[in-house]
Amino acid sequence: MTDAVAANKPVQSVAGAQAAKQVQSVQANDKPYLRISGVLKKFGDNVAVDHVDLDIRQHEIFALLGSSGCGKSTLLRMLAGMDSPTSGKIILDGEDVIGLEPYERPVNMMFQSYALFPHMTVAENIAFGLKQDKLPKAEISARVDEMLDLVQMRKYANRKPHQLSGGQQQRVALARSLAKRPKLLLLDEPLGALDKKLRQQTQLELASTIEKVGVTCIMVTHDQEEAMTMADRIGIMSEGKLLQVGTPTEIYDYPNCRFTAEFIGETNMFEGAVTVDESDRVEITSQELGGVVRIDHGITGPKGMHVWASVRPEDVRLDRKTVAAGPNMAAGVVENIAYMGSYSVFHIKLASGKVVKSVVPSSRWYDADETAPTWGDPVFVSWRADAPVVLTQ
Ligand SMILES: Nc1ncnc2c1ncn2[C@@H]1O[C@H](COP(=O)(O)OP(=O)(O)OP(=O)(O)O)[C@@H](O)[C@H]1O
Repeated sequence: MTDAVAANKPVQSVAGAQAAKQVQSVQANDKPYLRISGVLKKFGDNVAVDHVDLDIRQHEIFALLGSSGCGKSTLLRMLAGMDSPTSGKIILDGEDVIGLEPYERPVNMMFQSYALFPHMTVAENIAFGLKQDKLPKAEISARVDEMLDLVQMRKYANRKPHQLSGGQQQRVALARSLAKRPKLLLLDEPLGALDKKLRQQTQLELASTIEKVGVTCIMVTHDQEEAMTMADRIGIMSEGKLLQVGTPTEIYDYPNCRFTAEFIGETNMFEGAVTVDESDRVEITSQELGGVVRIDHGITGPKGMHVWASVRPEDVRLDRKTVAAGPNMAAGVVENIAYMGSYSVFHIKLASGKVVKSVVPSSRWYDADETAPTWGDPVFVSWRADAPVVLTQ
């Protein structure tokens, strides 16, 4: 793993590195298309959305990701005008939309249930909003045709929703949401009604359709794979707060807190205290590891600081032979192995009782002069000094 943060700023404080990793706003020269500032939503005493600031670029696909109840749907509903913020501002393309009714906003929302009208054909469903807006007949017909082509549903134009597969219904719902040419498309768990296999196939198709139209899009999902596959940037929410915003790579490689590190993918977290703070390295002594985590990518933290080092399982190397004693290594015993075909997840129990996960490609043992370890075998785990990310919260 290369450390872009370190490459840009050779030495910085742990807290400073976190700030750099927190790409909360668009670049200075990139005018935000949607600006959400200080948005708070309370239901009685319950804070559902807690002072969220977020800038979205035009044409961007942005995913709000978080576990159930974190406030992502409430934020989406406020953008759609279905809920009003307790305080804060929402500016879309220069216009303050707070106070506008949902139908007055240049915003369209597609729900997980798709909410297609069962008694209407595909074409009638797509035309519905255009008819309500009293567009001329020729214009409606042209837009319906355009949308049918966009989602490749022309030959199903006269079918009713119950005569369509789940994936086809999703495409009609998307076509209906796009027909009015909204400035902002909101997707609430867009693929939640599809089974896992179809979901995976549809993710790229949906993202490419949205990109083709060029509509700015915010989607809500609790499925991290969906967010990583479809979105240009992701916002991680927890308990109403937006914890981190960044590209999928930034979020995965440089989480800014334990919640994000553990929420996105899997990680090994070693709690400890900073014991060495030199210009070229920081060392964290961790009882859980039974040793020292060394980080050599230009981060500095004051001695004694209580921190966590996050090491992704794919960065943890597994060896049967003795590894030279030093930082970033520990001896343990194989407690469990999950064989996944092309790779295996090894669970290694250290002397402290801490279990470390190591993802090992099956090819790892092909050429090696050591065979794959099995349950109960003594092994060594180790990682490079550029692998750990230091977290202060
Ligand atoms: N109309 C409401 N009245 C009172 N509390 C509400 C209302 N809507 C949402 N909440 C509360 O606000 C918090 C955030 O809910 P929200 O639906 O935004 O979460 P979410 O992240 O979308 O969850 P899920 O993934 O389960 O839909 C929750 O604690 C929820 O109970």
